[in-house]
Amino acid sequence: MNCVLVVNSGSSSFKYQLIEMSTERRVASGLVERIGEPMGRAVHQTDEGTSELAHPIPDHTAGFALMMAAFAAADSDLSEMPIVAVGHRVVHGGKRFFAPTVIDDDVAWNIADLADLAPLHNPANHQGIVAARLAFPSVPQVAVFDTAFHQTMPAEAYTYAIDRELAEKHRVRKYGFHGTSHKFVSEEAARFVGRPNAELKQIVLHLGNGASACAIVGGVSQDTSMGMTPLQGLVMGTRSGDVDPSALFHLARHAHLSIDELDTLLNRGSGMLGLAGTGDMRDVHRLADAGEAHAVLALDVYVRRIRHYLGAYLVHLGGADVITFTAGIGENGPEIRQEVLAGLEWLGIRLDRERNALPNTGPRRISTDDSPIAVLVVPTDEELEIARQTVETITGVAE
Ligand SMILES: Nc1ncnc2c1ncn2[C@@H]1O[C@H](COP(=O)(O)OP(=O)(O)O)[C@@H](O)[C@H]1O
Ligand SMILES: CC(=O)OP(=O)(O)O
Ligand SMILES: [Mg+2]
Repeated sequence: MNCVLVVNSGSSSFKYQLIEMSTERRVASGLVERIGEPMGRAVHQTDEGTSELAHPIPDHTAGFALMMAAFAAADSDLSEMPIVAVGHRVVHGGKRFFAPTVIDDDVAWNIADLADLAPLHNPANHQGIVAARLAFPSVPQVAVFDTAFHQTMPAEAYTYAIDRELAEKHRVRKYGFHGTSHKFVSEEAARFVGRPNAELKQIVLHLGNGASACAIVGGVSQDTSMGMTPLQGLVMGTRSGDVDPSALFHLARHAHLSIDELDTLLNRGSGMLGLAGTGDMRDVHRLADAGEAHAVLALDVYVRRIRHYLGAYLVHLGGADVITFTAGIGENGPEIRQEVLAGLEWLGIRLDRERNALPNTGPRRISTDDSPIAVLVVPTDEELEIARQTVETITGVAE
């Protein structure tokens, strides 16, 4: 039995999976959430059952310790498990990292140094790395970057129209994120429609807490809606997505907000939270169903932005073979999917409402059989993709 432990430190959560690689079986998985809030929650799942704990969790180091404690309490001490590697999700790889990388002190330091470019994510990723290196000092650790899949974008997609030299000096360009998910989901989608990925034009809509759209040709990312940081593009749980940058100058001048306050406003206090008062899409739907006008508008803004990128990518790609919804909202939100695709029959998109309403049990088609563009729902599995890339990386290094 060869296991990989995958650590996915999110902005306010910490997810992990222990995966047996010959069968890709999930031996254990867990979620530590509401990190930094007065009361957090840790859930640990194995075939034998589920344990749950309510506990204050100040940071991701504490989250990691709760994971270790959960394994120990389930009588499966991690230090005695055949763990061949630990795979870490790292959101920003900057200019330096464009492929999965074995972590040494220098790599760890560089990941921490990219905090400015992914303030909600890289500091958390770094804490997870430090904790895992301390807990498993003799096990190789691999960083798998959200940005890696988008390295193939053409220059006209990743270049911002600002002063060239300044942009170059300060690494200002589009990097793109959720790459591990876009890669996994587009490969699954190709398998599902039974055609070689190499001949497909695909659009993936990853709609989770963070959200991004990606245009993919032949398995290769051509464009994506997130930018230099995971703030650009779609409306998200707490992030604004696209805003006229001049709005920030205006707020700085007239509301006297500092750079840090503006950063917090757009990353943590905007999106659905800013518009509807909650960043959780289930609560937004509840408020809208109860007739709360702010929530209704928030949903309209959310859907309109997705349609904006969908339209753009259909033009960039000259049509599409497959459009796939994924992540928490993409997988579980039939209303959002229906509104995103409403009235697009003229483009060759025919939604089957009954299929769309079915629960999320695995990859499935939600368009009619005669729809020229196949529309799918494919559950993402960033952890499995990270585990696969981790094994490929350490195998490559060992050779
Ligand atoms: N049944 C559902 N209907 C609509 N949204 C849902 C449903 N279940 C989960 N979500 C939403 O999915 C989002 C979280 O997505 P997820 O991919 O788990 O996020 P992340 O991994 O980025 O933290 C939340 O906004 C949550 O409300
Ligand atoms: C990059 C990003 O936004 O990640 P998440 O959706 O996990 O917040
Ligand atoms: Mg996510």
